[in-house]
Amino acid sequence: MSASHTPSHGHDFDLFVIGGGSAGVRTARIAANHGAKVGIAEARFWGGTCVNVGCVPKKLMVQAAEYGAWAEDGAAFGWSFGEARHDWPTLVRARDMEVARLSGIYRRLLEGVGAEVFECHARLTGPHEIEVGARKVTAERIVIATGGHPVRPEIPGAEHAFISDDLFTLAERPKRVLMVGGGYIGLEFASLLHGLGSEVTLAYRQSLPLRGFDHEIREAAAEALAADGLTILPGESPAEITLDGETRRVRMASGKVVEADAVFMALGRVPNTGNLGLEAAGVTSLDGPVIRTDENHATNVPHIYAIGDVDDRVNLTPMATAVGHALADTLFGNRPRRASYENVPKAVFIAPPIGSVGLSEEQAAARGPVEIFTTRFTPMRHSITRREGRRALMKLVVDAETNVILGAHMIGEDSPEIMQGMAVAVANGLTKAQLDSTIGIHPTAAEEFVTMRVATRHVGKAAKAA
Ligand SMILES: Cc1cc2nc3c(=O)[nH]c(=O)nc-3n(C[C@H](O)[C@H](O)[C@H](O)COP(=O)(O)OP(=O)(O)OC[C@H]3O[C@@H](n4cnc5c(N)ncnc54)[C@H](O)[C@@H]3O)c2cc1C
Ligand SMILES: NC(=O)c1ccc[n+]([C@@H]2O[C@H](COP(=O)([O-])OP(=O)(O)OC[C@H]3O[C@@H](n4cnc5c(N)ncnc54)[C@H](O)[C@@H]3O)[C@@H](O)[C@H]2O)c1
Repeated sequence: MSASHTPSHGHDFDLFVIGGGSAGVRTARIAANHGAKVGIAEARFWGGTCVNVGCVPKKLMVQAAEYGAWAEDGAAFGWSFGEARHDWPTLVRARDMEVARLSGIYRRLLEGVGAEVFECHARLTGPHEIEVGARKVTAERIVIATGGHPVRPEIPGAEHAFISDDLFTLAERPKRVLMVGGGYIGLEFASLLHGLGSEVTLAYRQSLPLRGFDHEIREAAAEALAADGLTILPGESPAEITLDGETRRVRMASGKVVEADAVFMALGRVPNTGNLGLEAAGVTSLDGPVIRTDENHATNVPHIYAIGDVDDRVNLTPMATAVGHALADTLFGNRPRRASYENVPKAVFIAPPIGSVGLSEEQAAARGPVEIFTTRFTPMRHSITRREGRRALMKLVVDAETNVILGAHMIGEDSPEIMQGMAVAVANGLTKAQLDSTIGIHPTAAEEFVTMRVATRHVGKAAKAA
């Protein structure tokens, strides 16, 4: 259904959305579907980070990297191929075509529901007024969904380093790579470039990567990457980068020097709130560059909302789209609801990948007594291939008093696919007994989640606080 009714209060639009990424496009599309007159501005690329320089091109490159190991492993099963060689330009062409296709779909979806699209930077010039290119428009409600951008460290020579966006414009694969950062991007980019044939060193500040994930999973991730052949440098952060011809020499704070053809900084992202006119609109609910909102996603100006990465809560695409959808239903669909930030499943696409939902062992143990069930095994395929670094770890965190499953974690092949199903169980408060009564699918790794019978250990406070 396209927009049909006259916008209220004499404004040009019922809703104006700034930012055409995961959050903004979903909000605009659903609001327009509900009959609102919607305008949306995108300065750079429809579909935003996820489609253009995030989830999508990254996952295609992760998949590209998997073939090398599979081709090598095939020998153990009797396969022989010619000499393995990866052609970077072929991957780049295929990846960019898919990205362009998806980005085009996003734009057409918006036009299809009757939203007016603006391909330019948008800036607030008043509480209801937005400057879009050469035009000024007004809207009854405004949604800020401007996402974020990668951080650059303030160290000498930082300009010689790449940020995550740059991976998607490289004309050739760098031979020696230094990846700095122990978060999602650092690990994923390190693992995929290694899989495509680069010599990769991964440096991170803490003793383990992936802060916030279950400790045992963090340990297993570092072990898996090292076993796969990456050089891991824990406890390191960069202090200076100098150029020596084409070589980047990175001096770490410890004094250690690493040489590489390409250095990537994967040190987190900052919300895009500069040059947005927040002051002119009266938006002051800021914490540095982060826009703070209430439980309805409203800023201190009640008709101006901020959603997606710009509010820095859970910076994942399915969260951004869920929040945008719920907000559009609430404002224009006569269906008030909120997306839940509880039990959001997560994946880290390294080799082997990580899937996780709910509380880590440490978080759960801080709340009360918990039973921990774990299993570690070599997947059937790798009993044959003998490939190092592919052992799986699966783990359940269970409330010792109620038997409710509080968390499920896995590192191992297919874990993101498996974890989507486990997220249904955890998000809906299922018990361990209900998992146990579910019949497994044999032979799979996933069946381990329904066959772990004996607790590995009991941890946590002896009794919950009343
Ligand atoms: C390398 C990488 C890999 C990722 N992988 C995953 C993954 O596997 N799974 C996952 O769930 N998440 C992943 N993410 C995170 C995910 O991409 C973000 O959480 C998601 O894109 C956030 O959506 P958003 O709409 O808030 O912001 P964005 O998608 O960043 O969209 C914001 C848009 O607003 C535009 N904009 C900004 N300011 C203005 C302005 N003033 N006027 C007009 N337009 C403006 C920007 O150009 C941008 O297109 C990844 C991120 C990165 C960087
Ligand atoms: N698979 C996925 O779902 C996926 C993939 C990529 C990105 N993302 C999203 O994008 C966000 C951004 O990713 P990211 O990896 O850039 O951020 P991140 O917050 O996950 O990790 C940043 C890392 O950089 C470290 N760091 C920061 N400053 C440093 C310094 N000066 N020296 C050394 N280390 C430093 C931090 O300790 C942290 O480990 C993620 O938090 C996530 O929400 C998700």
